[in-house]
Amino acid sequence: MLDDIKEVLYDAQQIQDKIKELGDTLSRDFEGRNPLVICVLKGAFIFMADLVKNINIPLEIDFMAISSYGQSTKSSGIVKIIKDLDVPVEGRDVLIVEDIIDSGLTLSYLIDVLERRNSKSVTVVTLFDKPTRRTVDLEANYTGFSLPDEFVVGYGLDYAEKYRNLPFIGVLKPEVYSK
Ligand SMILES: O=P(O)(O)OC[C@H]1O[C@H](OP(=O)(O)OP(=O)(O)O)[C@H](O)[C@@H]1O
Ligand code: HPA
Ligand SMILES: [Mg+2]
Repeated sequence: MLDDIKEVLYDAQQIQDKIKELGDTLSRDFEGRNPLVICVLKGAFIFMADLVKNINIPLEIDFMAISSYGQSTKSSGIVKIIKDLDVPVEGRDVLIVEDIIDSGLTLSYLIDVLERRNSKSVTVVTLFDKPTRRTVDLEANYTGFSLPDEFVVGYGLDYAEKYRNLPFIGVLKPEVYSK
């Protein structure tokens, strides 16, 4: 598995340090609001677990599974809800937890869904961002790291469902997905 990685961009310790910073900021900004923290499955599962351990105010969690990439390194453009939330978002301060924003299609779809369900506010925290890849104009409220325009894997992110368990974020060798 490690042989398929061209370069490590951020190692496990650098990621944990950043998540501690994000957790401190979110703890301050959501004080007294009992946010509903939504993990966008599957990619955000590791970030979600590490992030909520670093937020020290009352909150609730829920999960939504959304997919647009399938077995490809390019978004299909068709965003599908595979699993919906268990609780209503009406009147809630919602915090969406994403692993990465690339084209922005997944997030713009999700924000639209949550706003139509009359959430009180929708805030986005993403660990990784590829700002140069946007096809829809949108920014996260909180971002961990900006990445170059390369397909990355690890720390929850996959290529064809593999590599999610790598503890770092790295660039996949192009020959892995072009063969
Ligand atoms: O900004 P975008 O171009 O929409 O890309 C970002 C989304 O793509 C990935 O999910 P994917 O559809 O691969 O599902 P997964 O989380 O199950 O891997 C990633 O986890 C984000 O949710
Ligand atoms: O670079 C990426 N890697 C894995 N999944 C992704 N989904 C959007 N961009 C990426
Ligand atoms: Mg994926």
